[in-house]
Amino acid sequence: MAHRGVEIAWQNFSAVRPLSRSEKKIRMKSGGSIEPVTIINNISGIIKSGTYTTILGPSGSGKTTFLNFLSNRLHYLGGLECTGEVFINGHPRSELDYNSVAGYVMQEEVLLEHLKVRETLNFIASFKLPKDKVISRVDEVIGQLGLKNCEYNFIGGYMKKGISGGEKKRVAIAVEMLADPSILFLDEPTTGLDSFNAESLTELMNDLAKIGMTVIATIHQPNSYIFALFDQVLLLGGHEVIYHGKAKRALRHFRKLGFECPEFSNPAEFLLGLVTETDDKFADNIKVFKEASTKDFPVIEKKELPSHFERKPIGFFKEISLLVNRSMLNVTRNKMGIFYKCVANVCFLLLTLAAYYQACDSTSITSITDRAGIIFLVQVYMAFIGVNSTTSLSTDKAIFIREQASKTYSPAAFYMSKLMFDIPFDQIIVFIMGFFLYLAIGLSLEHVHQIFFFVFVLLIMDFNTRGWGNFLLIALPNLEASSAATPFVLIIQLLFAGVFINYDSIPIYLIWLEHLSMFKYSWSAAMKNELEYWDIEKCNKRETSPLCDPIKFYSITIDKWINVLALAIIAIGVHLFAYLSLARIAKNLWLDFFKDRIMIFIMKNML
Ligand SMILES: Nc1ncnc2c1ncn2[C@@H]1O[C@H](COP(=O)(O)OP(=O)(O)OP(=O)(O)O)[C@@H](O)[C@H]1O
Repeated sequence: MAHRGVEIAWQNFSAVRPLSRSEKKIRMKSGGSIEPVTIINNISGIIKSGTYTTILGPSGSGKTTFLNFLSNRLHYLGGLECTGEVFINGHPRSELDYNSVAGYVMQEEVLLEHLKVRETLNFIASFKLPKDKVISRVDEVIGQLGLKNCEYNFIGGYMKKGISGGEKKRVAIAVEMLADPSILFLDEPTTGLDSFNAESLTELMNDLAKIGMTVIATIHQPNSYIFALFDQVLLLGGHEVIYHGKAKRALRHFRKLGFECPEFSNPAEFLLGLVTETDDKFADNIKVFKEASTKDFPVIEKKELPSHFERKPIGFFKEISLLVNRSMLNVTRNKMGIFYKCVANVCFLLLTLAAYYQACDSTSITSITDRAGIIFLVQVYMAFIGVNSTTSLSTDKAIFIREQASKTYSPAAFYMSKLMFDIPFDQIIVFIMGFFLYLAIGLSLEHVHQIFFFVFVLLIMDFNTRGWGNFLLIALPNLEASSAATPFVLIIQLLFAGVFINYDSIPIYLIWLEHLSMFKYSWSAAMKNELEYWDIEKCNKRETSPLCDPIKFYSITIDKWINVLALAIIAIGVHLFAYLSLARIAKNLWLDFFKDRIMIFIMKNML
């Protein structure tokens, strides 16, 4: 493809981390400086097209920060104050749609473990390319990345053995290569790989540079052989660029300054040793290195802007269908996951039957509390199934974030695909379980519609809990945070369902929690349904118990359909919030794109 020859330059890049109030207090107490922490101080430079540049530096020297700045992943620089400009072929970066020119390979590959290598690439290519180009482009990338041997192997992960770590890294690069970027950024691509895979990946990056791409990667502790494969090295130390040039000339440069690399030692370790603060001489040495490194501002020549990848929109419904197909393949192949789900449900079914088989004789007053209890228990169990199923969304969210960087599909299509695939998948289980339990426990069957209503409430419950699960997983930063919040949200709703505390006993200032409790509506609706044909008069003649009027006893006076309506409104509201949280993530990622578009518009039309 044609987009090659991209030169990237940066001017006066600085990154500082302001101190938080508590940090300032601690430092003031210990007599330390309360000035912001400098991570990178005013660096400028240029990387020529068709080169492979490795950013080296000790841990914390700002390699990733610099890479994020160059690759425009500004949301990762959130806690830092950054200044500086980036030029592409001599033009300010804002003049072009940068995401269509550059690809970014994250340190951790986020791929679906039950898809095969070729399928993974096919799906992504199908979002971006016209139908007739998908196969040929995937073939081309598979060839280029040396993935021919494993193209029909599963990606694999915790649940399933799949391709090797090196192959996984190649697939992550292949995913970015599908849009044929002119610049490729890689964050520590060799981390976690054995030396053979790390070396062959470095060779691959050299090959990509040879075909004209500008490849920039941060690397942690390369071995001597890998170092020998480096084309350009940019060494960070003392907040500045200490060396930027041919890797081969690096040792000669430092030798001239009086720092000889000992024989048989790893050059990369020698260079890192020079810029790592270990003794009193460090400050003096760094001063010497800074003076010796070129201070002249690089000449940025204006060249033609690179042509960028034109994504042909495939349409909202096609996006949904591709996303649903992808989820379907990934989920249905997870045989172990499905097996555990089935075992858990069958166990629950059997235990409930053992404890409650035909326990609810619908004519006896003593069964009222049993019925209240079992209906509640079944609904709570279904709620946990719903919330628990959403944990798979945490991987999907990571994939969504990666794919949004290149605007692969719309957030609405993603969320719709989740609703259209995941929910029906669970609802089949809920439907079957609800039906069996109802019959086996012996709940009221005065009229056949009662059983269907009961199951219908369970299905809406499942939709509701899915919404809560999705919302918490998307809105909170990670799985740990959402796993901590989910039980809390469920327990609060359980507490105010009217089962543990009667509605009339809830303090006035907590009434709003009662109105938000999905269990309140689901339980009230199912109880109303259950007691619809309960004869109070007949009971009063037999007994003198307040349970003879269970509706009054449990304060469940609202009509069952109104309860269903309230349940549905909460469900829609929670799903809406979940979607908005997703759109917010995408908007943050797209913000740079729109900002760039506005800048282009202003520059073209007003300046
Ligand atoms: N968004 C951020 N908010 C606050 N501090 C940050 C942020 N990003 C980076 N830093 C800080 O900047 C410094 C440099 O971080 P960076 O990740 O760029 O280093 P690195 O050279 O890539 O390190 P490593 O090799 O260990 O990954 C660190 O002290 C880090 O805590």
